[in-house]
Amino acid sequence: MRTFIIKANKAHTRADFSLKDLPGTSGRIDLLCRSLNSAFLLSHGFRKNVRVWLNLNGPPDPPKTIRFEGSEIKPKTINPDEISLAKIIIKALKVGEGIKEPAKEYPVLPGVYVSNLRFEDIIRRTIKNSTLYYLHEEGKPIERVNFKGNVTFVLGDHEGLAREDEAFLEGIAEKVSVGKKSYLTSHVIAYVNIFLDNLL
Ligand SMILES: C[S@@+](CC[C@H](N)C(=O)[O-])C[C@H]1O[C@@H](n2cnc3c(N)ncnc32)[C@H](O)[C@@H]1O
Repeated sequence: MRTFIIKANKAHTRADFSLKDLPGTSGRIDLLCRSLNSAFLLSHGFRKNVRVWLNLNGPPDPPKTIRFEGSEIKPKTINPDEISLAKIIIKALKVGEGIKEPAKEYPVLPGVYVSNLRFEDIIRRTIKNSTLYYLHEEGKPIERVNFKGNVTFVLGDHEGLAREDEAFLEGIAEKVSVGKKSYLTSHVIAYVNIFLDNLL
């Protein structure tokens, strides 16, 4: 199982943005849509062994967390285009309005769940049965990592992770790099997927 956790610092937590201008009005939900595309889609195929956690921390009601479970998602739910993916996020945010129990996940669509889980909650749940890696420019080169079993990768958005998130990951996640340059979150996910495919 491959898991990607994306911490989005500014992504809106209510569906109050315009589909006509996602980058300018949503706190960069466009970046999350492209990340879903890279995490799940193959040419004429879908990666069922992938899970994605989107952790949204923008206004007005943070946090909201959306989990995408590849093994449960119905065919044609995840389409390549950003607008169609943004519509799923909007649906999740609508289901997520007024959640009272922070630890409970609410179904949105088959394989898609919304909750008020915090970044730290997602990490704590994940490390019970997966090795955790933090993708960062200054990490260990990915070619030198010995991947085994379930693997999880934490990524930041356009701003990267905050200092306190990095402090939280210290000691529980190994820093891994795909290169010295700073790449787009979605490109890093695509690279990691292809890299892991080639290890098999
Ligand atoms: C656009 S980058 C963030 C850049 C941001 N200015 C920063 O200082 O962190 C988005 C995310 O992609 C991942 N990333 C970008 N370049 C990477 C690299 N060369 N190796 C590993 N991860 C990378 C990191 O998780 C990063 O938080």
